[in-house]
Amino acid sequence: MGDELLKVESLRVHYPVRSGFFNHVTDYVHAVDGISFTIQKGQSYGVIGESGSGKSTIGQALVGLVEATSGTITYRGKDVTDKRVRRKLKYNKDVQMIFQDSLSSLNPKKKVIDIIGEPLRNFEKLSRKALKQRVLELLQTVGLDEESLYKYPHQFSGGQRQRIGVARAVATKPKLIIADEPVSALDLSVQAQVLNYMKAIQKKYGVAFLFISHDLGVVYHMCDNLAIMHRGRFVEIGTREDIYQDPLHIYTKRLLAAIPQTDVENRENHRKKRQALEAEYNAQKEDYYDKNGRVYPLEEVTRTHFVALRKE
Ligand SMILES: Nc1ncnc2c1ncn2[C@@H]1O[C@H](COP(=O)(O)OP(=O)(O)OP(=O)(O)O)[C@@H](O)[C@H]1O
Repeated sequence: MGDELLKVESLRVHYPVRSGFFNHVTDYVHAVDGISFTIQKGQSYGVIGESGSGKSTIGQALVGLVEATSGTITYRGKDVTDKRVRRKLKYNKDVQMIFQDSLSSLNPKKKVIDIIGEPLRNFEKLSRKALKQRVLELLQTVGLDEESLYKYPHQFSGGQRQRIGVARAVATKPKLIIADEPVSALDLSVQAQVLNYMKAIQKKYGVAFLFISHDLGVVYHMCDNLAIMHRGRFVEIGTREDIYQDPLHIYTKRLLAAIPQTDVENRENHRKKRQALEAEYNAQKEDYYDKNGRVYPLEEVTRTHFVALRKE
């Protein structure tokens, strides 16, 4: 098992689609359709894909917000798809989530001391004084001061609120934080700042991260390993170098080409490159999807790099 923290095998989440007068199940959305990956202790893993590819559903299945249709999620050697096992392992303490929308994920009626203090109260017995001290330390780790303790979420900027979300997620000293589009709602300059705090937290607490994002640019500095998700499946898996230096699947190349360019001189070249990629994608669809429109199974290219392409 080595330093393995969480292992996902052949995970499927199919949502029923109901219709008609009797509201019968008439079909299923294959939101997650047979994916496998492993997160090592203290590692950062990225799942990247466009809207609707199924990435949020993975995060929700990992914390039990949606039920897996099939497959296993193994944490410390135990299958945590079973609620009772999760409880026994204190999985809900060890695995925390950060959401995109901090305004709705932080209780607007509570002060920061109570928002961050809540998970501490649930999992640890601390005196009021010790609790305040712990919340203060956590706030300082994300660059916020003592004055923040007694303010409400709406009294902060979006970036500050997201930092409060990070402090709350790390309060229980989790082993894994699932960050679902944690900076998508923020301005570019603020994104970098929040990501830097996350990196600092990872270093300080040795916590592993699962980053879920639609933007390969955002996760570049954050992830050791990445999975590119499309139509409920992984189309490419690799290390940061594999994915950014040697992308093999056209969908990965398209995501890379979608990273906003700050270099004005290069913009025209970049536009042409994107056009060429779109033409290639449209002309060679059968290289990427089988006759039912499903992504092919992953094949090994190197020990770390896997891609889903039609076999010759
Ligand atoms: N509760 C649900 N019932 C039915 N279908 C759902 C449900 N939740 C998600 N879906 C569908 O499952 C697919 C994957 O959704 P998911 O939210 O996981 O994708 P995503 O990649 O995270 O996209 P986004 O970034 O837009 O949230 C989509 O087609 C979505 O419409």
